[in-house]
Amino acid sequence: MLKLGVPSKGRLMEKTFDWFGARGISLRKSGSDREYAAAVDGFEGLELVLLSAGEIPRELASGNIHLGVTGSDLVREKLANWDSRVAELAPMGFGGADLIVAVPQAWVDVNTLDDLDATAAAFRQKHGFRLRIATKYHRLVREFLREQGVADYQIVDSQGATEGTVKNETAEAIADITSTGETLRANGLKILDDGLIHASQATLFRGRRNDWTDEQRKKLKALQLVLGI
Ligand SMILES: Nc1ncnc2c1ncn2[C@@H]1O[C@H](COP(=O)(O)OP(=O)(O)OP(=O)(O)O)[C@@H](O)[C@H]1O
Ligand SMILES: O=P(O)(O)OC[C@H]1O[C@H](OP(=O)(O)OP(=O)(O)O)[C@H](O)[C@@H]1O
Repeated sequence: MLKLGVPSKGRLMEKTFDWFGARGISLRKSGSDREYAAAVDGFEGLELVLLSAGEIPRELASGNIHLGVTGSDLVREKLANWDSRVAELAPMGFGGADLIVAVPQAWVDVNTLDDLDATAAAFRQKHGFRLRIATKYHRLVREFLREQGVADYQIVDSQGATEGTVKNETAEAIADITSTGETLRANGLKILDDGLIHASQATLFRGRRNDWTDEQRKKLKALQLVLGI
């Protein structure tokens, strides 16, 4: 058996079902609307497991599932050295969203990461604490800002409604996912010109553990043939 993890609700689940369906493999929920039971038709030996999108990276790395669909942002955020633990099999062309750094629109002189770095240094001098960036993407934000030479900040954890933290004065800047940009605009924020951390999309991954049986390796090859990837 090959276990395939798919997000258990919302846009990602439906579009994943459509993507497989268009390639001749039917994935569906098998129980009531609220039950997380699932079934596969059109490919022998594939088992569907419905999971939270955020948990799929860890389940792939631990070997509990062999294949998984989730946002490329979540794999990079949840797994240190992600590409040694999972491999990308196919970008799926939906679930697109950008992880970006944004600051208040009112900061008219701050448009780049260099500007942010200068502002952060001045902020610390003036306030005696580091400029706060609210995000749930701790790993990706830290790595990005280190590479870009921005140092004088602190991360404050925000697991949702992140764009509201600036108005609420619990942060000065944010790093979050955006697709239409509506939420940023509505909260008086603007994206830095060079503030794109990662352009994410739903992606089919496989775990890289080396304890797969020959049977499972063969199954994966056959599946890739059917899917054309
Ligand atoms: N506005 C958006 N438009 C498109 N994709 C988005 C948007 N917001 C988040 N995403 C993407 O959707 C994925 C997250 O999906 P979802 O919200 O189901 O995860 P989650 O909140 O971790 O789920 P759960 O609450 O079940 O753990 C991420 O890969 C993210 O990039
Ligand atoms: O650019 P937009 O189209 O406005 O979309 C961006 C919003 O969508 C996501 O939130 P989600 O609905 O996943 O809720 P969250 O606050 O729990 O992350 C993201 O965190 C932004 O808040």
